[in-house]
Amino acid sequence: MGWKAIHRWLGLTVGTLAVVLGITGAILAFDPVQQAWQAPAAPANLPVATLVERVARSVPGAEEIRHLPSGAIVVFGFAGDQPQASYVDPADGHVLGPWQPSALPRWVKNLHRSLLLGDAGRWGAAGIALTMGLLCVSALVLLLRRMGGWRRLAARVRGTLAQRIHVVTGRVVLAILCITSLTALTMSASTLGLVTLDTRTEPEVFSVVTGKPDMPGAQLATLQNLQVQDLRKLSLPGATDPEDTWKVVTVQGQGWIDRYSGQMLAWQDATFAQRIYDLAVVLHTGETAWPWAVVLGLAGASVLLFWLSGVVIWWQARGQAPRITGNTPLAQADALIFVASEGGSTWGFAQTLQDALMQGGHRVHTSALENFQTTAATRQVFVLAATYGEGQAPAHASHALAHIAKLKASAVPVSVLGFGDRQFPAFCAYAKALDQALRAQGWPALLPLECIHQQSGQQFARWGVALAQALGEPLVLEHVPRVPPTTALTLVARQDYSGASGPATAILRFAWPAQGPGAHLRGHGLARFEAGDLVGIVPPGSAVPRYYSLASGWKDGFLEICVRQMPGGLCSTHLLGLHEGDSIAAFIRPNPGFALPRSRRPVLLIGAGTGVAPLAGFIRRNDKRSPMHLYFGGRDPSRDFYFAPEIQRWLAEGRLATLQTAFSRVPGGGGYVQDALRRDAERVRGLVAQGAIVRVCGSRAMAQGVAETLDAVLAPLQLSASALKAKERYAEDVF
Ligand SMILES: Cc1cc2nc3c(=O)[nH]c(=O)nc-3n(C[C@H](O)[C@H](O)[C@H](O)COP(=O)(O)O)c2cc1C
Repeated sequence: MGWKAIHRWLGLTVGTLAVVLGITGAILAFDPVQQAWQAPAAPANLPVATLVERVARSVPGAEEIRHLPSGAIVVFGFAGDQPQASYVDPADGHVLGPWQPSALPRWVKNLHRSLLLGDAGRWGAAGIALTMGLLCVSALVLLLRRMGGWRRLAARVRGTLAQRIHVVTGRVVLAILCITSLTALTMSASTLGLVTLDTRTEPEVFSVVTGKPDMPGAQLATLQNLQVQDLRKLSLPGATDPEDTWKVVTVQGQGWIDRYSGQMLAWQDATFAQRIYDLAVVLHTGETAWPWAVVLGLAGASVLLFWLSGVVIWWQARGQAPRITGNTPLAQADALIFVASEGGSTWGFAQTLQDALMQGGHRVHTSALENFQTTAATRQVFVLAATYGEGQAPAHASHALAHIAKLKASAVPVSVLGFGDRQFPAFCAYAKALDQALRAQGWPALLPLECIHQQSGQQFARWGVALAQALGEPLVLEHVPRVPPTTALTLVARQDYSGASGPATAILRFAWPAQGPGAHLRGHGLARFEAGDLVGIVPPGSAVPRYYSLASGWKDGFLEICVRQMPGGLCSTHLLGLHEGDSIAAFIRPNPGFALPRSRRPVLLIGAGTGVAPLAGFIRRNDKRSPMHLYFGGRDPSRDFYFAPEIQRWLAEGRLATLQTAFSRVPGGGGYVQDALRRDAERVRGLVAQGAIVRVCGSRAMAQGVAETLDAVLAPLQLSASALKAKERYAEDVF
């Protein structure tokens, strides 16, 4: 079982009970805070002898002085025959008021320590603490794997909202939760009798009655040399027993003092186990320092957040879990498909490939990549691999590469198909590493490595055509991704831009759908989105969604896209044919790699044609007036200067700092957007030198041209588009 499975199943099962311990722990953390407010702490270097003298003056019947972990002093004694416990001000000994043990109900403590189940519950709580420890260790392994190592631990977190919450909270509180579970285990070991803190019996000592009067506490050398910060408890000799002694308990141990001579009669050092236990208590409860108790309380409460986000992540992954149908047993299969997937979508592609091969008469076996092997019956092997982290393998396949590198190659061809996203600097790096390793081992390939961007069905179909040719068989790969639930969106406004003949492009604005309260939390309705995220639209007559970059965020109160008529395009024809009041079926797909980080750094926005849409969305939401500079490329300002009136307004409002345009089809229009960048080379260099973040949106050819231009412009700074990408300062949204 891998770390991910351990983490998932422990989290989903025992994690539920860990939530109870986390929340009760958070409640118990109030105690030290409340105690700190109740009474002042004693000055650290006050001699205990002085404290005894002050207490003796103000509390005549005092029997015991306790130095609480919070630092406060409490004196126990009798007034007449009434037991009393009072806070005492160590500065002058005056009584501050009665001592209250804890305002929290006892059952909260019992629930935390034993789940209200007595001794059996204590074992249960210890088991939960152990599970929490395992969850922390597995979380650390997964976190490092996901982020791509220690050095990238602080890097921006990508993924769904639940994934981001889980990872970001984990980065903040993981160490504290580790400490909490370790200290809980230490304390449990003592409570359950697995470790005995002190096996020694107390010595039988007594004061030697000589007829002399009691020596006052203020004159006892031991108490003069002992500071309050080290004191735990001081028991005064009883008035009715002449042989009674002083008993002092300190951080270092405990001692007994003759009441008449002031001599130390016996001393026992605290055992090593006792010291470890004391440290564990302090770290687990925060009782000596209320700010630490606050930190512990917040960490305890975060367990609920972990559990909730973890359940959502599991639920989302469950929906995409591999469910391969029609698998032939490995030994009989002539075609093998091995899959490496984190989110599950690659398994869907594997199923499509399996179905198509089966239709062609093949016996196919599909399995996870870590099971890579061939048999006597194998004729073809296909590896479908997604990339995660900084070019790493999906978690379940983390050892697959090493495993493959050790296998002896056979003559069976192995073809690799990578799945990735060009937003990431290490595009399909894992598939590339697999391909390299296979070739180095001497495995032949039926097809060269192909990398699929953003799960593109079209690209997969093209690979299918090449595969059919190579196999010499008719084979069609028509992949229909599982479409998430859609929401109906109603068109409220459209702005048309004429092409050479008829409307060719339009900015379409849809109303934010009416959704009941809590719909977002329940995962119903339209997910919240930011400009630059994608809206998936399923046109009538098709099950395959098309994706458009969003020109607005949910906070704008509407959903806006810019659509260009594609020749024969089913979805663009559908969208451009809409009238106000018509509806579409849509869902949101986050595009976190393209989102702008919260920062005051300059932003260089480069867009061509409808690619300006997400950039317009960024500018619209620039309430903080970060310096944003837009380079816009079009053909003809009278036809395709999308968002022109808004852009002018944003310039006037200061949301957009500067605008440079380039129109390629009009004389003196400035050429392409790359030409505008080249003309402004010095300024662009200056902005990048100031730390500018770059976002590019448009066609693949345009993005390629921009990257090449920027490589030349930035060369004097020893920078390039790919270097900026690696630093997460440069992202593209290409179509
Ligand atoms: C957190 C995260 C990290 C990713 N890292 C990379 C990466 O480094 N390189 C890459 O090409 N794609 C990366 N991707 C994109 C995925 O590889 C791509 O979406 C793939 O199709 C997902 O397949 P799966 O659903 O089977 O896991 C990443 C995606 C996520 C959510």
